Amino acid sequence: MNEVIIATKNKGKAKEFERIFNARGFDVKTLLDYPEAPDIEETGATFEENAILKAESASDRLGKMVIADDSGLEVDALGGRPGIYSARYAGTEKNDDANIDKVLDELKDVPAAERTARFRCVLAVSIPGGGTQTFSGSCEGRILPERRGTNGFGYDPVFYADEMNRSMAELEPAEKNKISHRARALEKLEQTLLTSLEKDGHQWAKS
Ligand SMILES: O=P(O)(O)OP(=O)(O)OP(=O)(O)OC[C@H]1O[C@@H](n2cnc3c(O)ncnc32)[C@H](O)[C@@H]1O
Ligand SMILES: [Mg+2]
Repeated sequence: MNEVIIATKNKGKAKEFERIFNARGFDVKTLLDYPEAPDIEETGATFEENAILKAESASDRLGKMVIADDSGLEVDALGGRPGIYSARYAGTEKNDDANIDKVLDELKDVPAAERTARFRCVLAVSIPGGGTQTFSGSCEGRILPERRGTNGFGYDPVFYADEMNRSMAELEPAEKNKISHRARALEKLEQTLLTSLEKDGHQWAKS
C-alpha cells in the first residue's frame, strides 16, 4: 500500500487524515511513526509559514514527500485569536479542555450574534527536489456558550458549524470530513497533486 506521511503529532488530526487517505488506498504515517524527524518549533507568523516549516523539516530529514497541517480557530470578537496559537492558547502543554475554557471565559459577555468564528487550515506539501506548495481551507461557525458533543478534538465541542446546524463534536467523522477546513484544504491539494502523484507511480483514485 502506498503511504502518505503527515508531519503531525496531533492524534485528532491524524485520525481525520487516515479516514480520508485510507478510502483512497493510502496508508497514513505520522511523526509518531518517525521518531527521528526533528521536533520543530512553530516560529512562523502565519498558518502558512508554520505549515511550510513543519513540512520542509520533515521532508528534508526523511527524504520523502511530506504533508503538514497548521490550523486553528479565529474568533472575530477576539480579534482573530487564538489563531496560530490555538494549540497552546492556555499554555504550552497543549490542553484542549483548558484552551476551550479560556475562550469561553473571554467570550462570557459576548452575545450570540457576535460570536462568529472560523476554523482555518493550511496544508503544505513538500516534495524532495520538487519544492513546497500550500493549500488552504476554512469553515465558518460560532462559538457556543458551552460544550456540545464528544466527537472530534480541540475546539470542536464549542464550535457550532453553520452548515450542519450542530457543533463539530456532534458530527460523525464522515460529516466533519465533508465540511471541515482540513477537508477543504485537502480537496484543493488533491486536485493539484493528482498529476505529480501519478507521475510518481501513486494511484490516487477519486472516490
Ligand atoms: O503541530 P501538530 O503536531 O500538527 O499538532 P498541533 O495540535 O500543535 O497543531 P497546530 O499547531 O496546527 O495547532 C492546531 C490547533 O488548532 C485547533 N484545531 C485545529 N483543527 C481543529 C479541528 O478540526 N477541530 C478542533 N480544533 C482544531 C486545535 O486546538 C489544534 O491543537
Ligand atoms: Mg503545532
